[in-house]
Amino acid sequence: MSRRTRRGGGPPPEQRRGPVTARRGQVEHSTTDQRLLDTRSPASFVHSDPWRVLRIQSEFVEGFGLLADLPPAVTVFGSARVGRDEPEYELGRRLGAALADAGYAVITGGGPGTMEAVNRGAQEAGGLSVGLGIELPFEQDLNDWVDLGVSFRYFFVRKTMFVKYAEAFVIMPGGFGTLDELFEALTLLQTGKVTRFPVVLMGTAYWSGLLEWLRSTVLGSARIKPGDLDLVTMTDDVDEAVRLILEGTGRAGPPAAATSGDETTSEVGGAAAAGGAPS
Ligand SMILES: C/C(=C\CNc1ncnc2c1ncn2[C@@H]1O[C@H](COP(=O)(O)O)[C@@H](O)[C@H]1O)CO
Repeated sequence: MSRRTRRGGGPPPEQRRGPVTARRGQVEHSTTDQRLLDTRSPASFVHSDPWRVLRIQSEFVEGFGLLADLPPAVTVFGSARVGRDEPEYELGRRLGAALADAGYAVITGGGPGTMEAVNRGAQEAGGLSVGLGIELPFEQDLNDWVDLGVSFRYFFVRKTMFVKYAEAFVIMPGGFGTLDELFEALTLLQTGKVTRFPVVLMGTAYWSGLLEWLRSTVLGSARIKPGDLDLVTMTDDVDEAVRLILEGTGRAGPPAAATSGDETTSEVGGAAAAGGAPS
């Protein structure tokens, strides 16, 4: 406490607040805690961008905190609209089980349809079943087969988690959401933002047309380069999908022989990129 003496009186009233010294009229007569706890300010600040930045940060903190200890994982994307009685649901369930059997945790969007099928297959096979949900304008819970789940407000935070905590993607048939996730994965690979990250398309009948259009129109117009089509591999077979991931992430030796003659597998311009997990 400073004790400067004033002409004609004692020292001025003085207050230390951390590194701040306040005197005379600058002295505050309530504590920081009192100002926090004793008052209500207008709530509008929670709808401001600076406050949103804090909420976005907290989503990253929650996500990193929850997922940092995951074992090797594969993210599977696919339609929210597949019914439990559809063959695609069964395919998703078998895929989830096969990935779990191979030792992978399985990450999905935690919603219904294919996401549920894949979580269900992984959970039933004794694997770690993870769901990264998203807040939507309508009510929706994580599906019942998610054993470790977190729900996000922001799509872009959730998308970071899908990539950061997986070492491969499998893309099942789907709509706009699935296509967005597929093309984000391809863009990250194409631009070198992630490296050595297998992307496997399940369902040759569903995806062939898109790949053909990419080859004829997009590559044909030189809007991508030929090697870009090597970033993705297509199959109908869950065991093949798992093998491609194990090989592509360096967890299995290379195949003994080329896969020519396998009607269910089409390597689009080459193999899934070889390597390991993204940093
Ligand atoms: C439309 C319905 C439910 C929506 N619920 C979703 N929950 C979680 N994740 C979702 C949801 N919808 C889309 N996604 C994400 O996109 C992909 C599926 O989108 P698509 O357009 O159905 O292909 C999926 O991988 C999620 O990450 C019906 O009840």
